[in-house]
Amino acid sequence: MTTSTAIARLNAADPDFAHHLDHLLSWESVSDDSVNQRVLDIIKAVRARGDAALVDFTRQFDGLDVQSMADLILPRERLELALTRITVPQREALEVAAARVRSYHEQQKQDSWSYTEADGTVLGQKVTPLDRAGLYVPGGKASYPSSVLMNAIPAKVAGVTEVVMVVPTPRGEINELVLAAACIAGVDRVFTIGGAQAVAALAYGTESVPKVDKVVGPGNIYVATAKRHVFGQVGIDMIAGPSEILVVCDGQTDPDWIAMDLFSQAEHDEDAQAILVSPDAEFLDKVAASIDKLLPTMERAEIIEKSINGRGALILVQDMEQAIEVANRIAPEHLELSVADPQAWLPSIRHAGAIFMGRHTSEALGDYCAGPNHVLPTSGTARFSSPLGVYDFQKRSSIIFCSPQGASELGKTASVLARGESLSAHARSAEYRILDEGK
Ligand SMILES: NC(=O)c1ccc[n+]([C@@H]2O[C@H](COP(=O)([O-])OP(=O)(O)OC[C@H]3O[C@@H](n4cnc5c(N)ncnc54)[C@H](O)[C@@H]3O)[C@@H](O)[C@H]2O)c1
Ligand SMILES: N[C@H](CO)Cc1c[nH]c[nH+]1
Ligand SMILES: [Zn+2]
Repeated sequence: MTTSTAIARLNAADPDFAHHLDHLLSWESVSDDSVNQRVLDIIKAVRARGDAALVDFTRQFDGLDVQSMADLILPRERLELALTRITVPQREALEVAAARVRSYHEQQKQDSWSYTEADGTVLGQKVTPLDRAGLYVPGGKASYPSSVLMNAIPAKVAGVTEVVMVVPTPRGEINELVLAAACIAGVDRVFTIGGAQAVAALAYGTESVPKVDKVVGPGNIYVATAKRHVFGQVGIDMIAGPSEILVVCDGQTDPDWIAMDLFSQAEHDEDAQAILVSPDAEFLDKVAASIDKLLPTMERAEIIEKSINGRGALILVQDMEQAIEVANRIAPEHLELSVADPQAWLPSIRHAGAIFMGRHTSEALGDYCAGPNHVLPTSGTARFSSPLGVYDFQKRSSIIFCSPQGASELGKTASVLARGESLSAHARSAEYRILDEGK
């Protein structure tokens, strides 16, 4: 296969830079009406026809010759069988990764808390795990055992009662590592469905798929659009779409390393985005040469080429301060600070899903086994979203337990405010509890 790279070159000194950058970052298909309409139609069909719609869509989009929903359900024994079918090094790698992801996420666990005021009133928050969580594990263009661990382990650490996983198996190709990962992570139920129909099934429930309280996990445009639409019916974690990497480099890292770091995310999807920002123009040329040299050696060269040519860029900036400014504007899913002293720049980073510090910390380590979650906000949503975590599977209830004295004092304040809102039932309800101080 012949490949050729024509990665975009941007210069922050260009008066039109902001406009060019906006254009680069816009993800055309997000606002594609036809995708949106198709997703709405799929959701409607799943709500109306349940399992029958899931079977039809799975035949249509995943090319599976299935007759009934029974063909799309994997019992726990099938997950256990997968564990025996993978190699020993594969099992060990999954177990090492799972242990590291678990230890990291244990740190995120939040406990209920309370404090007691002088008059005996107790205030606090009760933390409760979700009853049932739905995990979307992508499976269209690649299989993601690592995403099984990243989705399921925080749910289990949080104490979710039932963890339901959906994963498409295009053309019926089942990935044993995905099922083995589900077994290791303790997933309770698995359905081999994907796309918008799987998200709809989790959100609304069908005869076979139980309705969940929250749908989490990354996926392609159909999955991301479906999650937007079902939000409100169920909770969602975030919109985690096509992968992104932004490398900020001072020009001193091996250009082959940087080219491969860019490829590592480009190889996920033609829509993935890989960008390098550097104040060193010669270094950008060297990385462009490395891209040309290394691309033909890649197994997924075709996807990488489309991603790099369509959505990638090499951006020249004046200095490191401007590089950080650009990084904050992009708010990338993954930010590599491939510089001599990453600690010095960390305080200036305001928006990024995950920050990889120094020349040796390749983003790929975070994807698999460093410990932090690899399900991260994409498309600039790191401005307001965080990595998937234990907190996504826990919710909080406020606790108010007034002593008679506390209710009496609070009642006086509440009464004034309630009458100011002309809500006399509120006022009188509070006033009933005001103690008669003469008694
Ligand atoms: N942010 C993260 O943490 C993270 C992790 C892993 C993967 N990813 C991203 O997730 C995405 C995975 O995408 P994928 O496609 O490989 O798998 P996917 O599971 O997200 O999507 C596959 C499904 O899309 C549906 N589909 C495909 N074409 C369709 C069409 N024309 N009409 C309707 N539905 C259609 C099918 O139902 C199919 O089952 C990639 O963009 C990858 O970069 C992100
Ligand atoms: N980079 C992806 C998140 O954007 C996660 C992943 C899984 N496997 C490899 N990579
Ligand atoms: Zn990756």
